Amino acid sequence: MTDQVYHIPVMLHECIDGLAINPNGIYVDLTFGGGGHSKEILKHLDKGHLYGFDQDADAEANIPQSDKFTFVAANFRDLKRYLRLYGVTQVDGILADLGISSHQIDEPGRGFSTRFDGDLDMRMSDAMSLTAKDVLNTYEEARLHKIFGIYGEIKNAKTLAQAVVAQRALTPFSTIEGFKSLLKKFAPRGKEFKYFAQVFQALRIEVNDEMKALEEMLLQTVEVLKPEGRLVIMSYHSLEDRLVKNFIAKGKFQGEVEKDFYGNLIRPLEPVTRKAVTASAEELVANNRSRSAKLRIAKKL
Ligand SMILES: C[S@@+](CC[C@H](N)C(=O)[O-])C[C@H]1O[C@@H](n2cnc3c(N)ncnc32)[C@H](O)[C@@H]1O
Repeated sequence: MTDQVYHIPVMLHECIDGLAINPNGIYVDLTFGGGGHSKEILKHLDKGHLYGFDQDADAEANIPQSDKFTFVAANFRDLKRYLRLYGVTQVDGILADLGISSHQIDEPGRGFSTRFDGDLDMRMSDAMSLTAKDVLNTYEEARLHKIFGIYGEIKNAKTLAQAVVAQRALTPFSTIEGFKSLLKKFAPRGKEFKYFAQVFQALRIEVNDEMKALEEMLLQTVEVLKPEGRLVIMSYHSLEDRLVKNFIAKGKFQGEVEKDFYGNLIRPLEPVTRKAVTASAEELVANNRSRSAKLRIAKKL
């Protein structure tokens, strides 16, 4: 492990305010990471309890010494199942700070960063088997096109997908440097770093099945939140934010909000803030990672 700071929590106070913590309530931090948000939640608890989920074993190094805290080494897509294991059926608030931690990016061996050479891995958990290398070496061209275009939002996704398929027929991909030498040919001049980051983001989302896990998790949050319970979700990608926004507005990901016989809206959540909250000017200066963060806060009806 590198000796850098594990992760600086983004919009810490905005998230805590959003949770409107009841000192005796039960809370869930679905993305424990460096524990920045969790440690702040714990300061607000009296008889309450906090469950912190993370699928990455590295996060366990940050577990606080507190009898008010339980670490859950699991994917948040299994939220309900794990809470049930601890005898919890209803909670007062849920926080999720999506994506990867600075620690994960800064660890060369994990394969998330374009700054280091190493294996094209990108798994957030050892329990997963699919790696970025597998995606590049085995996925059909059309699927790669979709992943680069939708998850990476890159403009020449089709050309890149074609090039990946042609290149791997000669030599299968194995290292970050090897893949980057192909990417260099397609990156807009002067914007190489941004292009690499977008392609890597796309692969990371696919490897960790992030969109599906987010959908499954959101659907379970409304089953476990008490009425008036808070849902606080921070995302760093427009696709994720759209999913969260739609879910808060309609209780589903597509289509219109359902209505009852009398035309009243049937939805499980109500937004607490009309628009997504973004980082303050001070935080943007202090922590570059906060620049793309969008925080959405909702209340269970
Ligand atoms: C942005 S970091 C959270 C940082 C944390 N809020 C802090 O203050 O240190 C995201 C963390 O969530 C974890 N994570 C991402 N997706 C997950 C999932 N589906 N299930 C469980 N943990 C997940 C990652 O392993 C990572 O440690």
